[in-house]
Amino acid sequence: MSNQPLLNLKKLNTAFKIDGKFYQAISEINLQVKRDQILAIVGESGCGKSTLATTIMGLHDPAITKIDGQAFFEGQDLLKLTDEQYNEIRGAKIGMIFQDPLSALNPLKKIKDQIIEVMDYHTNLTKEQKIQRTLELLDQVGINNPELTANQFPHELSGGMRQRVIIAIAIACKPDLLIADEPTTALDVTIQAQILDLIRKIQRENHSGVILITHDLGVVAETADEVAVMYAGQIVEQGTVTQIFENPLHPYTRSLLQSMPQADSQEDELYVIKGNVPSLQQMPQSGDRFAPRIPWIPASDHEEQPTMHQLADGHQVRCTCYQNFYFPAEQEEVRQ
Ligand SMILES: Nc1ncnc2c1ncn2[C@@H]1O[C@H](COP(=O)(O)OP(=O)(O)OP(=O)(O)O)[C@@H](O)[C@H]1O
Repeated sequence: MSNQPLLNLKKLNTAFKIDGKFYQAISEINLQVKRDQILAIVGESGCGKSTLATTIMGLHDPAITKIDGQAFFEGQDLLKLTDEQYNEIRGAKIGMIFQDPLSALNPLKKIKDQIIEVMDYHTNLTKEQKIQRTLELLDQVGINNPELTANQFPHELSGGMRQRVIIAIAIACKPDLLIADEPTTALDVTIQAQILDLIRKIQRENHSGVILITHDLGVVAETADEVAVMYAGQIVEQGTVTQIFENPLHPYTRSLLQSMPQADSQEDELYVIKGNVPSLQQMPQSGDRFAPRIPWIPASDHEEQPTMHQLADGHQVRCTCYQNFYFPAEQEEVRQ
């Protein structure tokens, strides 16, 4: 098997047209996803995670979106594909699991018809083969009675069951790359763990690469191999799970970790990152984009135009501001 990355993003930018002007939602994204690897993309709401996913999936309207850079998938630049070529790849070689299983399913169609639809488009299987594969898929995603579920409508299923169906649709054609956008956000905690186990199991069985988008560092720690931390449209830090959790560098990563509840901690106060992710129109044009949320760090500690720095072990961090970063002793930003 080639050790070429499955997906290789180079200086990928996506900008949206707002009031007649384009504003960048993701900037200069360089990322690689390999087979047999789960890459987590983590960051607060509004950091650009979904925009990155939908850019890879080719789901943007060119009239209001400007995309540039390169996005090589199995050596082919996705940004150069025609709509027809994209349709061949989407659903077959790249599968997507959406956040909200209810809105991703058609309420008027039986589950089996929604799974078969993908196979109609991408395979030459006979009707019997497609029904057989549908039952196998429902079994593979852990549905106890595939025959029953196949003939049900989405509203007859629980949230966890619906998400399993979404996963069955996403993997129906054994995609090489699976993009899961907040796949467990709408589910309760025990079901979340089952769905993450399922994604991991499928990734191993199919030797696929997975991009797992989440705002939840607990999910990252449990599931991912590699982590890219996004803030305000940029990757601010990237490394293995061990590097990110044991040696977080960028102030944003450290703040995210600091705000995460610790099972073994005696403290009942959680750190809160003050302020908000800037809107696209209010994006800082120079300095570290996270600087306004750590005002106690002097401006001179930030690079004027922050760049990614690669450390000896491959761990990458944007801006040198991490070298002098500390949390103030007297935390105003705490809550009970
Ligand atoms: N079609 C669009 N037109 C204009 N702005 C958009 C569009 N889609 C997203 N944005 C903006 O781009 C930025 C990134 O949004 P995006 O949804 O990618 O973030 P996210 O990290 O995935 O957040 P969430 O988890 O809430 O989806 C936000 O400021 C958002 O308002």
